[in-house]
Amino acid sequence: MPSQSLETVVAEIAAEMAARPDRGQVATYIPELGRVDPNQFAIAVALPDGSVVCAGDCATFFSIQSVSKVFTLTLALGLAGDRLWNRVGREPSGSRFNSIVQLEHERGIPRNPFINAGAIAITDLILSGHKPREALAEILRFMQFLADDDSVYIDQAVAASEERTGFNNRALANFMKGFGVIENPVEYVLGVYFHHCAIAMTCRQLAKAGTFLAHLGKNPATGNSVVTAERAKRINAVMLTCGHYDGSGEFAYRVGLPGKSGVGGGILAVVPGKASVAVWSPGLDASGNSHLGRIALERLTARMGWSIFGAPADMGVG
Ligand SMILES: NC(=O)CC[C@H](N)C(=O)O
Repeated sequence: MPSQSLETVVAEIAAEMAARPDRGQVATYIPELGRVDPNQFAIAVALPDGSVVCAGDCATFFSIQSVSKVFTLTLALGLAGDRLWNRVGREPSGSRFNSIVQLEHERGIPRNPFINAGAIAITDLILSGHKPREALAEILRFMQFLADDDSVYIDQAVAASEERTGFNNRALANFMKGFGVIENPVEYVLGVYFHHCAIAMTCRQLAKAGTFLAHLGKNPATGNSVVTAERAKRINAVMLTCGHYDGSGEFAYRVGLPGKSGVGGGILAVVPGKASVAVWSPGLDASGNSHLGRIALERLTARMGWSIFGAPADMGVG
């Protein structure tokens, strides 16, 4: 048993993070994200009874960016089942999130669904047979359903900002199209991709949205069944190995949980059987993962004994 209450631990972590001078660098390659104040921090822990323990800027909406890739993977698995793995691998890339180098050697098949190339291929799958607007509406509805909150929205300014500057993602998508891995028109696929990356949520909503991953595919509070237990296990495995790009090993080493980051500074982490956790701080480390978000999760798992690799709870030492 942890020696302190979760409420105390979460509040102390938020206070420490608010005071730290090292805040990382906000992403500027999407100009709209470059305008976000780096002095923000939030943590939310969603528990199986439906309650959420929050501290910091928990009610502030932020751009979830690549955290959305967990949910598009979930949707695409529902549509295509395990055939999905013919189009996208499930190995860590060891490369930056927007790298193109492996695609040439590997027949245009991205290493995993969480790097940009892989997520673009997944978006193509979701788009099949639909208009971009319909596919996007389905992704947004799914997020609102999981968060149990209709205020989740798409930040059009962020989407437009990335649309104007997304040359790298256009290169990835065109390269895959050349290999026949992308079926739909590249601009349709990217339109949906840029917009699902621009989904805006609060930490409280994001923690709630991840609950099914911590509880065998179901949300115990609402009774909603999202995926099978088997599928939740698989998604968690890919999050653990690939969720932080070339920082995935470091995240597993320090935090010890399946997790997915985004360049908006959000991270969703899963504590199997116990909780779904969202943290947000906009400043990033060299791999494009939230600098203070990762440190906060490291504190949380150490103090609560929540690493999946089994160390017991700290005796109250922060
Ligand atoms: N790592 C991220 O969050 C990247 C997502 C961003 N929309 C991009 O495609 O570059």
